[in-house]
Amino acid sequence: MSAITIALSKGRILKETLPLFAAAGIEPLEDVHTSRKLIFETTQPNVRLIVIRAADVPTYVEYGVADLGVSGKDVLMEHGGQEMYELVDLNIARCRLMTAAIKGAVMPEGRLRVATKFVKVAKRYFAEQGRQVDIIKLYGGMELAPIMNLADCIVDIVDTGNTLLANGLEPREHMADISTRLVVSRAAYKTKAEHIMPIVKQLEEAVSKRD
Ligand SMILES: Nc1ncnc2c1ncn2[C@@H]1O[C@H](COP(=O)(O)OP(=O)(O)OP(=O)(O)O)[C@@H](O)[C@H]1O
Ligand SMILES: O=P(O)(O)OC[C@H]1O[C@H](OP(=O)(O)OP(=O)(O)O)[C@H](O)[C@@H]1O
Repeated sequence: MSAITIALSKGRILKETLPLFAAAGIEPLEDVHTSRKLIFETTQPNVRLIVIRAADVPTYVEYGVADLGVSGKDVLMEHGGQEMYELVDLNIARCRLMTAAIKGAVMPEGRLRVATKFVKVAKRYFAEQGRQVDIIKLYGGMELAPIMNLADCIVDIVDTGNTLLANGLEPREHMADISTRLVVSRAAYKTKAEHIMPIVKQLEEAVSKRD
């Protein structure tokens, strides 16, 4: 029986997470990229990995089902988890959360139509500024919304800016710097500290060696 369960985000983050975990002495015993499995034993007999959708990681950690999790700051901000702590900035999948609009477009005086998958973050951001908005929930390809006049602007991840440029949009307001974080469930932090802290330390060392 594994003592520690770590939830990893599939996709973009996973590719950068695995080398970091390998440097910290934790390697899955099977190829995570080709396997259809969701649970992986590792080279540390007391550590197992679960590999799930990025947006689901905070849920597993919050409920204490996973002791540790690897999650984008954007996902954590949107989830708003109470039952977990951020321990380490893994400094991978770095990007920015921004508003963007069609190049040169003037925003309306009244209510702003904002398309995003970051509904809670966007609501909070515009409320803090006292701006009236209608949030339109999308699941991807946010850049299309202003082009099709579904929205006046979007809230989305920007890295190189190529996706915005390719669609005739421009970045406007910088909302947050994003990177991937190691989070721990409150329950595990209390009851499994002696198992967790060595892993946290190994990961911290792997991050500082790589940076
Ligand atoms: N262009 C980017 N450059 C750098 N980091 C990014 C970029 N896009 C997203 N990220 C970061 O990587 C995380 C995961 O992104 P990814 O595209 O793999 O998943 P997703 O599309 O949000 O999730 P899913 O595929 O499960 O719907 C994001 O939450 C964000 O923190
Ligand atoms: O500034 P850039 O370097 O162009 O990166 C930004 C793009 O990356 C992300 O999308 P992703 O590629 O993850 O696709 P998705 O829409 O399926 O999430 C994000 O939603 C932007 O569209």
